[in-house]
Amino acid sequence: MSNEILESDMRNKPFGTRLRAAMDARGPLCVGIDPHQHLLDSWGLPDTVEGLASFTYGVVDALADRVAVFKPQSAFFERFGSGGVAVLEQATIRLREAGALVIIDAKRGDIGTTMAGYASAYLSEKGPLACDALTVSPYLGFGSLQPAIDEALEAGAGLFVLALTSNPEGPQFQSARTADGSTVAGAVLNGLRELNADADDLGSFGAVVGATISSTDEDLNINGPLLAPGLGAQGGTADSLTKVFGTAVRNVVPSSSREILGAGPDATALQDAAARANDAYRAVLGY
Ligand SMILES: O=C(O)c1cc(=O)[nH]c(=O)n1[C@@H]1O[C@H](COP(=O)(O)O)[C@@H](O)[C@H]1O
Repeated sequence: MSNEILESDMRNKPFGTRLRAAMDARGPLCVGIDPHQHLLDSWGLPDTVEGLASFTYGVVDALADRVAVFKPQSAFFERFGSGGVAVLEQATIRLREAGALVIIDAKRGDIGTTMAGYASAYLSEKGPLACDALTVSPYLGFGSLQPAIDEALEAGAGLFVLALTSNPEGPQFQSARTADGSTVAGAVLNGLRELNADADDLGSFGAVVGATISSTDEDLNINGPLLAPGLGAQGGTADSLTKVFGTAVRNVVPSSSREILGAGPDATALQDAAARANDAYRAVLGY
C-alpha cells in the first residue's frame, strides 16, 4: 500500500484501525529501535549523541518505507539527555512521514495530573513527541491511566498497557490476586476489553504480552492489539506466538529489536533481516 493511501484514508482513523491497515499493507513486524551501546560499537559508531543519530537515522532510512510499526525505546535516547531526545523526536517525525506507525516505549505511569502531562507530551498531536501509541505501566492502578486513555481517544492514538511482560520477574506482581479474585494481569486485560468493546475490528487499547511467557490461563481476546516483545534476542520465536496467544494470535504485533538491528549498518542487510522476520510472523499470524 502506498504512503498516500495510508495517509489520505487513514489519517483521521483511530489507532487500532490504522494499525490493522498498516500491518495488512506491510506485514505485522514491529522493529524496536534500541540503540544499545554494544550495537553502536558493532556498527562502528561512537557512544555519543552523534553515534546515536547515525544509528537511528540509519534504521529509519533503511526501513521506514517498508515496516508497518516501529518502537523506539526511550531509555536509549534519554541516556544522552536533551540531544538524545531530539533524535527520538526527529526519528518519530520521519518514520510517520514515511507512513509507518510509531509506538514510543517509555512505560509511563503516574497519578492523574502527572499522567495527563505524559499524555500531552506523547499522545496529543500538538505534543513535541507526538506518536501513534505509548507503552504505559498500570501499577498505580488501571484507573490512574484515565488521563492517557482520554487523550488517546481525543487524538486517535493508542496505548499499550503492561500485562504479562517478557521478563522473568514479571509474575511476582502480575500473577498476584486482586481484591476481586482476578490476577493483576487479568484485571488489566479486563480493563482493556471494556475499552475496546465497541471497536469493529481492532481497538486502540493494547496489552503487552511477552512472547517468552510460554502459556497463560488469562483470556487474551481483548479486541485490541497484543504487543509481543521477547522475540529473537530473548528467545521467543514465531512458533512461540501460536502457543502463547492461541485464538488471539491474529491481533499480535510481534516486536523485535536486537535481532534486526544486529544486521546493520548495511541497509540491505537490515532490510533482509526485517523481511525474513516479517515473512516468518506473517505465516504464523495469518497475514
Ligand atoms: O514494552 C515493551 O516493549 C517490553 C515489554 C516486555 O515485557 N519486554 C520487553 O522486552 N519490552 C521491550 O522490548 C524491547 C526488547 O528488545 P529485544 O529483546 O532486543 O528484542 C526492549 O525495548 C524492552 O524494553
